[in-house]
Amino acid sequence: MFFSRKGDKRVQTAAQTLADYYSLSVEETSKWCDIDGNSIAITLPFCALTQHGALRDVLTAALDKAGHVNTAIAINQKIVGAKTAQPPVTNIRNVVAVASGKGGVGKSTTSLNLAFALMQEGAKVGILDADIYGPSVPIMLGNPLAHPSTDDNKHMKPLEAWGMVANSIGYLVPQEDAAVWRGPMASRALKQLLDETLWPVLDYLIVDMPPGTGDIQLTMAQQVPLSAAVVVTTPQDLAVADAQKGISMFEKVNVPVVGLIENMSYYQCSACGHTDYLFAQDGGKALAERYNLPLLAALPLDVSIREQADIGKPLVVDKPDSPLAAIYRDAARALSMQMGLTLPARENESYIRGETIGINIV
Ligand SMILES: Nc1ncnc2c1ncn2[C@@H]1O[C@H](COP(=O)(O)OP(=O)(O)OP(=O)(O)O)[C@@H](O)[C@H]1O
Repeated sequence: MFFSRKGDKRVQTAAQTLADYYSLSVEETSKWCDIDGNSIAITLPFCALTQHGALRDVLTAALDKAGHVNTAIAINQKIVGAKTAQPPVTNIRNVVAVASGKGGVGKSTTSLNLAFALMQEGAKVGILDADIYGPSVPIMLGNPLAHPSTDDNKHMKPLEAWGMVANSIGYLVPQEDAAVWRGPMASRALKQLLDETLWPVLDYLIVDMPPGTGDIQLTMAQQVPLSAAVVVTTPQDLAVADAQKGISMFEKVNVPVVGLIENMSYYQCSACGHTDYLFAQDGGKALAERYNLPLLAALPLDVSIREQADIGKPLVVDKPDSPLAAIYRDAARALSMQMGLTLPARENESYIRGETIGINIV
């Protein structure tokens, strides 16, 4: 049992240390701290599992310095669902759209690596591929011939790959069929995939949206209880202009854009180390500054990102210790933090039904 003791000197030291660590106010971080006997209990409102060790060291040093030696520290994280205009989807705390104005900027690759990075940071994550024009998630997950199974002919069990649950239009219909769907059919398909899949309890369901900012994308964004959106762009003027349209589209339907990701930002020659800016420089960064949005990541054009997608095992899964995977995890933590700190939370969790409706992933 925890006793709230905000006046406790150990809590004050912990809150101040967290505030310094994350560049936040003490008012914010003291909400995360509690005390139980001789133990400080910290509950982060975002996922940052890979930082818990470093955070514990910093807290221990600060508490020791303040004379509170041997204070035990428990670090937990609790992701809440953000309020949405539409009712939530059963078992899903946050549906997050990953969108791009322009096609081919690496939206699907980024969606998947970001989803796995969130998972590595301790969140429960699923992926929904809503890209009717080119559903690439099945190939990138290495199970292009799979189909979701059903026990009652009404609900689908999501596929599982590398510990992630997924569903995709690509698992259900041949690509040539879906590609000619008009707006109402496409958005109905997305709604069905969302509502008729037996999702386990998820902190985040990442939705890989179709590229573009037309009626189809607008209707999709309107019909789904999106907590937030992330926009992917390359630095190129053309892509940035389309990304800007994407931001405006989400603004129109009151979905908060919580960050931009600049993909293919630069290319570093593996032989000589020289850096080239094939798609111009800093276009995404400038757009983020213009809209006062966090730039969650600037990812290089790198052959291993493409190769890993092609062999069906995303880079973050296959090479978790690589510097590139670390960039995706930085983006995942920044996204989760931005959502946890800036979006108003839903009042209750009655939509979380747990294992009664399907499988539970750890
Ligand atoms: N950072 C990167 N470095 C190297 N290759 C990349 C990178 N990001 C994506 N790619 C490659 O670029 C191609 C397009 O990527 P992807 O399919 O993710 O783009 P998309 O924006 O989702 O496309 P679409 O508009 O067709 O949905 C793929 O071959 C992918 O492997």
